[in-house]
Amino acid sequence: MLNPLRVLVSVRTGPPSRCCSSFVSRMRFISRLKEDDEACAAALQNGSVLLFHKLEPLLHRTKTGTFRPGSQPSSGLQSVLERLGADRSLLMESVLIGCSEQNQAQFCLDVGGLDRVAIEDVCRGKFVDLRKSFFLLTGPEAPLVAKAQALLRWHQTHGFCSATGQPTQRNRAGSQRVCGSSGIVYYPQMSPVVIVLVSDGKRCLLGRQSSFPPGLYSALAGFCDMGETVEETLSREVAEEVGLEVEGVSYSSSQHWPFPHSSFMIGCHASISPAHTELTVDRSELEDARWFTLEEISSALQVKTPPRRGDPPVTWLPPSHALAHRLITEWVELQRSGEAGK
Ligand SMILES: NC(=O)C1=CN([C@@H]2O[C@H](COP(=O)(O)OP(=O)(O)OC[C@H]3O[C@@H](n4cnc5c(N)ncnc54)[C@H](OP(=O)(O)O)[C@@H]3O)[C@@H](O)[C@H]2O)C=CC1
Ligand SMILES: [Mg+2]
Repeated sequence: MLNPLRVLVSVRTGPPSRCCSSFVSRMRFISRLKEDDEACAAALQNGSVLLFHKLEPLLHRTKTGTFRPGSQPSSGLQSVLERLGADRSLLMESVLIGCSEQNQAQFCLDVGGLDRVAIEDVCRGKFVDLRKSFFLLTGPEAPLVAKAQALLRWHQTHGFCSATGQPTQRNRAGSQRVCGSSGIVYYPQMSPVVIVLVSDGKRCLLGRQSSFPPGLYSALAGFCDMGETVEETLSREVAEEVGLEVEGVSYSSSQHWPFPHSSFMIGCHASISPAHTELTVDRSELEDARWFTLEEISSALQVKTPPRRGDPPVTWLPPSHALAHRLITEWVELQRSGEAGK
């Protein structure tokens, strides 16, 4: 006779049920894995793992020359890691990051303690700096890689309770850490940042920090201060950085951004009166800020790869995964539809 408890366990650890839409069942599957260590360990056995080395993702070059994250089936990974000298428990340090369309749980793991070149050889890939990866990954995987890196970084820097100084322990999914002494539960954190594309109706405003690569301009951005609304942060940052007062504000979209640590970017458009466009740039924050015409932005959007040293100076814009890029292309579309309507 079937043991009812075993049936229950197999239902709870098995693949997502087919009773709801595939999106709903995937979300419920992930939620269950965060709560149930046993189910999560089982999902890891049949899942896939994105490898990182000291927070740099492993990328594969495809036959067509594009790049994909170096995702490894966990079934074969255990023996690969052990062959390279890893402890048996290393794979269990994997952190849950999602679930594929094929209902396979996805994890990430930093193998920074192992020989970098040996792993690259065995896994036929290269560990690449995250910022560079953002230019190489053209598919929808870039946000997943960013999320994975942010979670790995969070675990690496939250090993101790900030109240007691005692070690914290993670759950199997890696969605939280708990201090055994105080019971304080720590969750991965993001810092809210407002990013805004300011327009005077005909031109848009972009700035650059001295730390940006030469020629790169982006929308204005700033961290939210404690207690601020999105609108308050936006108005304050624009006032501080370029000395302007915004009028209308509209929300566009948001994204997680792994730099400098983990930011939650809230993207907005803002308008200012064409009568008050004179900039007073705070040089301690920005190296430069200026107004760009539609023509200038259109040609900057044509620059697909960052210029190399020795190339003639050129204005270029953040990569397509960046929210700044999205705000700029939305503005371009709006300008073009306005021109077409005349
Ligand atoms: N995805 C995208 O399209 C874009 C993303 N960004 C991201 O937006 C972020 C914010 O833009 P930025 O113009 O630099 O912001 P700010 O204009 O707010 O200036 C950054 C400064 O704010 C201070 N600060 C306040 N709170 C924090 C915090 N929680 N974390 C770190 N620094 C904080 C620091 O000052 P101090 O060092 O003096 O303490 C820091 O140097 C950047 O990290 C950048 O990666 C920017 C543009 C485009
Ligand atoms: Mg700023």
